[in-house]
Amino acid sequence: MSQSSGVDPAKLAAAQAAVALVEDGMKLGLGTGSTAAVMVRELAARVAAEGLKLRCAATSQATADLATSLGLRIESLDEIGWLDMTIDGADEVDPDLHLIKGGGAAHLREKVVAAASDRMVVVADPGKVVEILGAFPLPVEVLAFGFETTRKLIRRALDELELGGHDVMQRLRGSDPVITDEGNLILDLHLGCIPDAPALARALAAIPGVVEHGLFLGMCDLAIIGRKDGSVIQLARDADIDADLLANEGE
Ligand SMILES: O=C(CO)[C@H](O)[C@H](O)COP(=O)(O)O
Repeated sequence: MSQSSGVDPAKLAAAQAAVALVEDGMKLGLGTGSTAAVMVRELAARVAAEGLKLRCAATSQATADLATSLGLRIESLDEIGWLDMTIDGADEVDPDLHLIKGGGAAHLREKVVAAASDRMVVVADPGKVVEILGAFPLPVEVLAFGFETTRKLIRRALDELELGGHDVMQRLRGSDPVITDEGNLILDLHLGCIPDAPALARALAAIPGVVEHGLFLGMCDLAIIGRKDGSVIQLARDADIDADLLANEGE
């Protein structure tokens, strides 16, 4: 049975539109986060109702646990090999469908899974649509080994890109460090605005202690933006973004 009461209607609308793209026999990547969780529930409801035969890989342990609890069988990415489509959430989506991801500390596995997919579909609400990336702190997964050295190297890279002076904060849950599914730590880069995302992505990727950053550039093929009234807007790469969406429709 489909979810309804208590579920954010914008997330539900986006999730339902994304799940409508799923076809019998598909190999799917399942994203992480609250919107992706709504999608997983919708997917499980469709599988139960229609008996779809799917093969699914999860982008986090949390998603694997949720999917399994709903009766979906999760396999490893390597068992499946290549995916037809990954459906995931995002923290920010810009007009070129470049993304910031990693608010749930899962962007490493999310990027590996999206990169192994023919198509990446993002499900989000209008609050995620931005003109320029960076208001959401950029998550960077780093090794615990040499953590402070890596933080210094990140600060140096930011200085070189004229993004210096911003907070580079370790993500904590309470007073404990957040540890990712891969056993690493997270630094959140509070940049406010990222004028040149490809340059920042290159600079971060060149730092040895950086495992993966949350900039997803040129990976998303379709963003499905749900609205509170249950309607959706589908944004394909290179399509214009509605000015109303950028104003977040007062949401
Ligand atoms: O990147 C992610 C997890 O690492 C999530 O997809 C992102 O944080 C969006 O989550 P939500 O749908 O809860 O806002």
